[in-house]
Amino acid sequence: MSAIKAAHLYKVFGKRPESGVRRLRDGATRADLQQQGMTAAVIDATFEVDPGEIFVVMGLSGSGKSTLIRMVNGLLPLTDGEIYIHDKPLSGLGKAGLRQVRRDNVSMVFQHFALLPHRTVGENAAYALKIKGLNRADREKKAGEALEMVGLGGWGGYKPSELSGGMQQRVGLARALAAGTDIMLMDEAFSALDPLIRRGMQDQLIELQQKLEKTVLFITHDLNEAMRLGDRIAMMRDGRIEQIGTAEEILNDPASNYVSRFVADVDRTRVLTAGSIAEPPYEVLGSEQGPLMAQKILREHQPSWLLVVGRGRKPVGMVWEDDVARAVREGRKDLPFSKVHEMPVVHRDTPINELFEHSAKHLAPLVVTDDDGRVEGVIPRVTLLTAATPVVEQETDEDLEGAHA
Ligand SMILES: Nc1ncnc2c1ncn2[C@@H]1O[C@H](COP(=O)(O)OP(=O)(O)OP(=O)(O)O)[C@@H](O)[C@H]1O
Repeated sequence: MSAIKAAHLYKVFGKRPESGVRRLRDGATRADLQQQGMTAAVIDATFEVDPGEIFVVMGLSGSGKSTLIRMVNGLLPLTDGEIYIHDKPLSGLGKAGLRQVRRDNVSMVFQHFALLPHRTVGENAAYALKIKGLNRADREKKAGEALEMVGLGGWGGYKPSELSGGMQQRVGLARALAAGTDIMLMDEAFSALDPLIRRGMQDQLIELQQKLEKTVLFITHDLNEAMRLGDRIAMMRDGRIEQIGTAEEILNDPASNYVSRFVADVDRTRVLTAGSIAEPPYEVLGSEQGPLMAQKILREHQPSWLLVVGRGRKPVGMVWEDDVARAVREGRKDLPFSKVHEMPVVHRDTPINELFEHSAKHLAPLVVTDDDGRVEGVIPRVTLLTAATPVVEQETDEDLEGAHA
């Protein structure tokens, strides 16, 4: 089940929006509609957001992001298509039904905080709970907990104007958290903040999301923010979604020239992860396999070292060609484990720029592991990595087994 699903969404502003949709379906462009006095704000947008995912909609000014998010929370009627919240269509809900969805399922964080200036921080955080009809004690308790979560415990009695911009946006976030909805829509929520504070807010959102497992639909025009926050990113251009994918997919395999030009300036070392540049470990030796097998693999593939894996493909370390040759010469049956050298192990999600530290410390190849600590690949020489390192297809389990045999 998806948390949010949009199917072939259209929003056309103007006199005869339905005819606008028909014309778009027949191949008309945004400019064609413009000539007839209509604006095609969103054109045939389809996407699904999984529960617990941060899904970022990224696009330049006028690309249709705000229109899209306002349709998702039912503030703006669709011209065509459908939106589902937890698989229930929004169309036909009526005003009361939509209000209920906003109360129970979807809360919103705005760019300019939208706080009530004459109410205290605590009252602002509790705002949605009042609408829900909670009594004062429960409201204060929940709002207090939410303020605590965003690092504003103790600020409940102040007025918003007494807080900095960053703190005010934390109040906005606390208000959405206090509402207790599982979906949060965030419209350019950090765009008005200074870069440093903005980064802190991004970190806090990632941390909160991991803890609370909220579904977040986040809108931004800042590609670096999109890449930092998004589990997946939808790239919008002129009302259409050009590509949906992870930051790595968009960087490595842009769907169009537009996307490719757009991502050209991104600092890849911050976005690409160990998993995306790891090479499949052909030269794998099971820790139970002896020197003769090691020699066979070395002869076939001609590497200068072998990765040794133990049970469940957990990394054990590495042996150099010389270690193997010596063991064979000495007629050993087992690989002497004193000769297995330590290898730095990194999780597949480690950003590339952090790998340089590892390699500088160890001067050894890196082993990249998955969530279960199993070997997924190796990065032979990190010091030679460049931002443009191509992606290597990962091997399947069968391939790895094959390498063992
Ligand atoms: N109520 C409206 N009536 C007519 N046109 C509209 C309306 N709202 C938005 N538009 C137009 O729809 C297009 C998409 O606007 P939208 O605000 O969704 O884009 P955006 O990507 O959110 O841009 P920004 O980042 O500047 O807010 C624009 O051309 C805009 O002028």
